[in-house]
Parts: sequence; C-alpha cells; structure tokens
Amino acid sequence: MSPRIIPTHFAQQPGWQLSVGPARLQISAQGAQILTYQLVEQAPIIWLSDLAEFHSNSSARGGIPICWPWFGAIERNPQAVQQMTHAQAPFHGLARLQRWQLLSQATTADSACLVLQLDTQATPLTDWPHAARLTLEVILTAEQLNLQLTTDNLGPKQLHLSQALHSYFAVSAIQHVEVTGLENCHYIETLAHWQTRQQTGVLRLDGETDRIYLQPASTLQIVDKLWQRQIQLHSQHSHSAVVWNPGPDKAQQLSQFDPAAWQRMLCIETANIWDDCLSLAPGASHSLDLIIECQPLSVTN
Ligand SMILES: O=P(O)(O)OC[C@H]1O[C@@H](O)[C@H](O)[C@@H](O)[C@@H]1O
Repeated sequence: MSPRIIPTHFAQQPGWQLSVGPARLQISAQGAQILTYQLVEQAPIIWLSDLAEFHSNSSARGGIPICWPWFGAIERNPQAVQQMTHAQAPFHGLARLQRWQLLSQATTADSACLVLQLDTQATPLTDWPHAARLTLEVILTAEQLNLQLTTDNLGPKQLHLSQALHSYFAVSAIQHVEVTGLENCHYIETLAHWQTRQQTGVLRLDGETDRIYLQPASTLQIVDKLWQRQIQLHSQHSHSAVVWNPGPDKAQQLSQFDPAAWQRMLCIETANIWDDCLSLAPGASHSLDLIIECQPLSVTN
C-alpha cells in the first residue's frame, strides 16, 4: 500500500492518520500533538494513556505534546522568558492548549509529510503578546519519524523562550529499561531542591524521576531488554533533555493516567531549557530536530 494521509477525529478534535509501509502515526490538530506511533503488529513506540481524553484547550496524556513558549513552571525559567508572559502562566506553555492549522500535506513513494502551524501574529495569544510562527513538520517513513519544530520571530523585539518535544515512550516494564547517552552528564535533580548532580553510568529508573540533563549526547537510546528493542532519539539544536517518570505515588495524582501505567512509559523530552533557552532576534528562526527510530536489539548490540 502506498503512503497515505487520512483525515480523522479524536472525539471532537480533527486529526490525521499517516501510514507508510508498517509505520502508523496519529496526530491531532489540538496542540499539533502526535498521539500514537508504532509499527504494525509491534508494541507501540510512543505511549498513549488508555485514559487519554481529547478536548479543545488541553492536551491528551501521552503522545508528544509540544511545550512552548516555555517549559514547565514559568517561575523556573530564566527572567527573560518569564518577562514575556505573566505570573499565572500555565505549566508547559500555550502551544499544547491551541488548535493548530494544517499548512500542507503530501506523500511521496516512501514518505508522508504533514505540516501544522501556530501563527501568533494571525491569531494572537492573550497571555503571550508577541508575533511568532511555530511550525511542526512531521515526516513519516517506514523506518523513522522525523520531526522539526521551527520558531520564527515575526515581531520587532527579541523573543526569549524555552520549549520541548515532550515524548512519552512505551516500555515493556520500567525496571527492564536502560537509557544510554546520558553517561557523565550533569543534571538538575528537580526532586532534590534542583541540585546539580552528575550521572554515573547508564540511567536505570526505579521510581519517580524528574531530571533536566545538560549537554546530553545527540543520540539517546532506550534499551528495552524484555521487548528486545532499542528506541533511538537523534536530536539537533537541542542541548538539554528531560527524563520524567511519575513513579507510583505521583501516578495516583496525575490526570488521564492509570496508577499502574508509570511502569509502562518513560518520557524523554528533547528540549531547549535551563541554560539552553532560545533568544531569537527579530527575523531570526530556530529549528529543533528529532528523529525517532526503533530497532531490534540484536541488530544494534
Ligand atoms: O501533567 P503535565 O502538565 O503534562 O506535566 C507532566 C510532567 O512533565 C514533565 O516534563 C515535568 O518534568 C514533570 O514535572 C511534569 O509532571
């Protein structure tokens, strides 16, 4: 079957289903949020909560929400980012709360490409009165998912922002997973007074984890021994990454989240945060690139 893009809905939210060879992807116009990504007859690569809800003005739990024009709590961002909005600013910014516009869609013999846009000059954001264009280009092939998130500063002043592609990955069981590519990196331990620490060896998770890694390798891997597979994240123009898992206690408080689901997911968020925030002069633009691919462990190890 040749590559396809089919319009669909997630509850009342418009979206699209992309298929290329064995690769399947679903994306919603709400937040330009990728909801699912997997290869047919294999376990999902991107995790979507069984309890996910699809509403306007909010994001579904799972997939790849886009955090922009700030990441996390506004007060944890540099002053310059904070000054672009007000104190009541919602967690993870405004982009995931908006419905994005479809700019283009196309297929080739071996790919499907969809481009969504949020233009704050055409449709101003009341909590962030600046002119910018945010564009997500999604290119799906049989082997890879390619994402490019571009910010263009359309206004007359410097733009200061933080952002992340907040990817939720599916894992067999969190205790059987290792993350490589973070060895020796410094990280901010947000669960211990935001202290700076240093990673020794590969990362194994055994409970709540919420860390900002600084200067990670450009390729990170989730090595899943039970599922005998490796998910690779190749990034460009990102020098920070968040690793998040709610663990058993926080899982009970999360919206749209089965309390046991923390054992089956892991977020690795490809980011520009902390001392990696963006500062864009008038007319300047920045593209954050992420390629996700999944291979059997026997091929790579
Ligand atoms: O529930 P939200 O707003 O989608 O956020 C989920 C998580 O997102 C992560 O990026 C943060 O590091 C966590 O602290 C946070 O809990």
